[in-house]
Amino acid sequence: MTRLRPLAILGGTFDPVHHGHLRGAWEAAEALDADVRMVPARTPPHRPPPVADAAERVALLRAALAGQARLAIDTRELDREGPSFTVDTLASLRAEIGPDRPLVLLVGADAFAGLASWHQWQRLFDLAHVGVLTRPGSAHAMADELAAFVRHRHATRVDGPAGTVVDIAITPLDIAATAIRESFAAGHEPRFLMPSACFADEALLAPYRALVTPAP
Ligand SMILES: Nc1ncnc2c1ncn2[C@@H]1O[C@H](COP(=O)(O)OP(=O)(O)OP(=O)(O)O)[C@@H](O)[C@H]1O
Ligand SMILES: O=C(O)c1ccc[n+]([C@@H]2O[C@H](COP(=O)([O-])O)[C@@H](O)[C@H]2O)c1
Repeated sequence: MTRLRPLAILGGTFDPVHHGHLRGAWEAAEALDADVRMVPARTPPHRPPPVADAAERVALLRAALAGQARLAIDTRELDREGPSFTVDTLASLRAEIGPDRPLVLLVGADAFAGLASWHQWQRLFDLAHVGVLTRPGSAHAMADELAAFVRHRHATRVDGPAGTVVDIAITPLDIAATAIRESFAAGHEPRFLMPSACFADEALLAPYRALVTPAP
């Protein structure tokens, strides 16, 4: 039987995109032998509004992804009103790719730990596998409900269309968008935490440059 190539997505606020996102997505593509799409959230459900608006975050993402073909960008969440619930994104992707192709939701270990607070979270597993990217930092404790739910779902590789949890060990990069925004706010230059292409056009960085508070 022909192997169906998995489709994996990494959703995020990407405020701004950084090498932790990009390297994670890249290594997942290699580990799963998958096509990977980065899916920027228009209105991320569980956090305050981003510093940059969706168009600005997408422009940075496009600059970051230029010159390579393995990681694509999928803007379907930008067309939806209301909170960007992942279950809606997976349902729309599933409708597009059909019932058989493996679909993988990539999440960092921190995001995975909070999965039981997501909208219709159990349905995520009907629609996709979950690929958990290792992320440095504090231990990420799962709610009991989530731990019980995934106990018998662990797998070492993606098999079938949906339903398992696969750990994907990636190069640990202790990079977070919060720290990058703080760096801009302090008037510093967070170069080499983000792709150089993001620094090639000052207009792309305008929302973050504006974070600097003028001296009194
Ligand atoms: N350095 C990293 N290593 C592994 N996964 C990461 C890393 N940074 C982000 N991720 C994962 O990428 C997804 C999108 O993350 P997000 O856009 O919120 O970035 P972030 O750096 O966590 O942002 P913020 O600091 O603003 O919360 C999440 O699943 C998150 O866990
Ligand atoms: O669907 C949900 O309820 C849900 C709750 C929290 C986060 N998410 C998604 O998880 C991804 C990472 O979120 P964030 O806030 O860490 O950037 C992003 O694609 C969000 O839309 C989704």
